[in-house]
Amino acid sequence: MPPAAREREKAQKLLAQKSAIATPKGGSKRATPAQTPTRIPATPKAGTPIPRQAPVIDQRELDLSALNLVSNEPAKVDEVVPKEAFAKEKLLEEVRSTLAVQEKDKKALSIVVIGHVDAGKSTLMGRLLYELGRMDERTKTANERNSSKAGKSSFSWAWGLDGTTEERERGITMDIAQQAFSTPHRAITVLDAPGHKEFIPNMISGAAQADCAILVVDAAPNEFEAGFERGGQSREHLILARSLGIAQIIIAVNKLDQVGWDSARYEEICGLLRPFLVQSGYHPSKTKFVPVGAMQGVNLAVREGEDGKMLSTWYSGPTLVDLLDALDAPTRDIASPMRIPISNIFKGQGSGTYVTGRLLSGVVQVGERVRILPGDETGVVKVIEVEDESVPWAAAGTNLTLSLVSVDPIQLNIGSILCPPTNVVPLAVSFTARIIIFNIQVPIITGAVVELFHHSQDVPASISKLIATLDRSSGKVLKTNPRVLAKSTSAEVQITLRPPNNSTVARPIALEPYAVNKAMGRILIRREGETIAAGVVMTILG
Ligand SMILES: Nc1nc2c(ncn2[C@@H]2O[C@H](COP(=O)(O)OP(=O)(O)OP(=O)(O)O)[C@@H](O)[C@H]2O)c(=O)[nH]1
Repeated sequence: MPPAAREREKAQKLLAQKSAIATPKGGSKRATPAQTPTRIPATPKAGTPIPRQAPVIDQRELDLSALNLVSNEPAKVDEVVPKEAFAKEKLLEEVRSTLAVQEKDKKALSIVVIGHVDAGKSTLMGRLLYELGRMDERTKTANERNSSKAGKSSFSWAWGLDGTTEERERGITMDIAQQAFSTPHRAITVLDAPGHKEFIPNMISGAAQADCAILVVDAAPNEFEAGFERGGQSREHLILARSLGIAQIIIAVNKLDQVGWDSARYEEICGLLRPFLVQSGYHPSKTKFVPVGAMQGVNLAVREGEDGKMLSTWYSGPTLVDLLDALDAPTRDIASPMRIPISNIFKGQGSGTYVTGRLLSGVVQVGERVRILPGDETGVVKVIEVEDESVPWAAAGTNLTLSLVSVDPIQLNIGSILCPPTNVVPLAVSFTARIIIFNIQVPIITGAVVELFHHSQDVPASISKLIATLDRSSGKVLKTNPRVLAKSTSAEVQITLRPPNNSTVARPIALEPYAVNKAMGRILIRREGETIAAGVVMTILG
């Protein structure tokens, strides 16, 4: 019998022994807006003792608030070389004052566009780029001409985002495409995620780099339902995005032209999604719905033309751009040490190797030496590019491209973490985590074979120990050493990395406890192509 089938059989047997499972009491706690964002003290000047304080947990993050993460453990702040600390302090002053001016005018944020395959995500983004003046007439005409030549004229807007030959031939997004545009009060980086189930790891990588999400759903008969049923990507993407910390979401109900701009269909879709969104941890005040027609550009920036008129007979609310313009900007954690998970690597035209990623915390500047983890290698930042412009420094929350020199490119891998050599991220092959188990059909038992996702990295792992089941409301231990974890349980577990196929030794990955750095402490667990749990890192065991 194959190991997965054996594991499934064993789990089901154990589950049948009902006494082994402590069922959590009470429903999950709903999100409440946080008043106090986590703040780790700024790096002080040399000689000043570093104040230590317990991290404050952002209760907006409902998915994880159910894990009851408030901890009295002090945040770990590594010692820094005094000279460097001084330079950093000066830089931080400059960063703060520059950001204060920039953000007065336009606040910056990143959005990931998610949803079931063919919902119209790339079309929506391509058309939006055009409406907002970020795609010129020449590019538009070229995309129309070339997509028509290839017999794919309905994808002409999507070609603005789907740039590779394979993506264009197959008519699907495979990797994350990044673009930028501005609304009157927001400077937005947009990450177009693939909708196909096969490319979920890329979708996870995109969502881990974003502050907010747009879920695009297809209003055509049966199409919305296909994305929303069990195994549908609208459903899975919503859960994944929330588990990765995304709390604000816009639901773009697309292709309403296919149903003659029927208000009843729009209301039906909103009505089906609302309870699921709440159940998945999205606060209703952070969830907005908007009817759109991506292909015709209806209700993106304006509501004009015949289709616009039909929509206006029953809808007078905001356009998509109005909603984007009102999104809350994230808090930038610039005072914590620099952390950049690498999401892509390429050879550019200039010298050096180019890496892309999101600066999760801290500040990075040109000329700075960075450590690449795992491994012993360092490199020097030669160029920082943000939205195709070269900048001297970038602050937390920025999606950037770095050119690294003085580094052997072989040492750079997707999923590696860049950090300061003086403040490195711990490496782990084993750690404890608090997790929430999704609506799984096969329960989890000790030794369960899984895939662990951390930013752009996925590695083989196992749930090596079931430490305790937890009450989802209070976080209190319900049962220690449970024999099985059933669906919707909250639990503390030990996760141990397994050796990859071609090796006998597990390779460590760089991650941090959630209490030290939230963005570095989130994990997702998948099994046989299904996401089975999400959680946060508690303790690195080694
Ligand atoms: N009728 C109609 N068709 C649309 C609309 N928006 C998109 N489409 C069509 O839907 C198909 C899929 O569009 P894409 O933009 O590639 O969908 P996607 O969600 O990006 O696809 P993946 O990234 O591969 O999941 C294309 O044929 C589009 O022309 C719309 O508003 N109305």
